[in-house]
Amino acid sequence: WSINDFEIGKRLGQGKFGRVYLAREAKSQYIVALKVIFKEQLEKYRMHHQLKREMEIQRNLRHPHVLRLYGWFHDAERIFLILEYAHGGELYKELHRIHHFSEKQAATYIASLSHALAYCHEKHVIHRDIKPENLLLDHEGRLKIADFGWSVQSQNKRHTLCGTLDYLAPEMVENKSHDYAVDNWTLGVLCYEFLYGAPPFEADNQADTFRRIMKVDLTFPSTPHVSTDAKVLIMQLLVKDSAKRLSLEKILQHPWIIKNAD
Ligand SMILES: CC(C)CCNC(=O)Cn1cc(-c2ccc3c(-c4nc5ccccc5[nH]4)n[nH]c3c2)cn1
Repeated sequence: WSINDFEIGKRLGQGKFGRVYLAREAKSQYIVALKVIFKEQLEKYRMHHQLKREMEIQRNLRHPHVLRLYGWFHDAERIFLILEYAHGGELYKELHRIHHFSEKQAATYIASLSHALAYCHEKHVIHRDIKPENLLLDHEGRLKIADFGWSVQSQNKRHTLCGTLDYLAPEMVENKSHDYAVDNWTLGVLCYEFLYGAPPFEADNQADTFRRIMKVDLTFPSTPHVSTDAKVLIMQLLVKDSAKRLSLEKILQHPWIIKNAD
């Protein structure tokens, strides 16, 4: 491939290493997201080897809820990643538009994430940074994890996007060694945010968020649209001891998921 094989459309996002554009492969007319990474930026941040490793990992991930990396090419100063285009855009924008998801919608997204994470863990991949900014929707509203490990920030930047602690598990915030169970904690944070419209440990500043995470200072606003089963699942995921968090398999068998997920 070369850049001449593609017609470039609107910009979809941008970040430290480059930008993402809507693009169409000229012969097949196939629509993709084309990510442009500047080599000098990579050198500057010594990210060349990490990018290569990420690309090998990503290329081998094939799952309906993990955004595809179809391939890549480069020229003198840039590396181009040919990524799956998610027609529905950012899940996060949809969440903000309607303030919170229904229990059916939230349970469907949590089930999709659990399936995708179980697949990634089976492939020994944990660093799926699953905060809302990294979640996209396809043309049918199905969830796709796009691991922006490259701090590619979408144009509608979230006020807490850079460096938000909201999604980090206690062991990560304490910078301890962490394992697969961090993703289970994050699922609890996301489930809460899908249902209430804001993450559970949100605070005015990072220090307070840090304190609330470490204390697992969890409160549920009284609202009729969230069932007790949903709160039980969230409480079984937001557990400080990572060994005691509900496993991905158990999430998929949870009464709230069985009842509500499509
Ligand atoms: C190999 C390694 C570096 C990991 C490869 N993964 C990435 O580069 C992660 N990444 C995915 C993207 C990305 C960003 C946006 C989109 C979109 C998309 N569709 C949209 C529809 C409406 C509004 C915005 C949209 N963005 N589709 N696919 C995307 C893919 C940016 N970085």
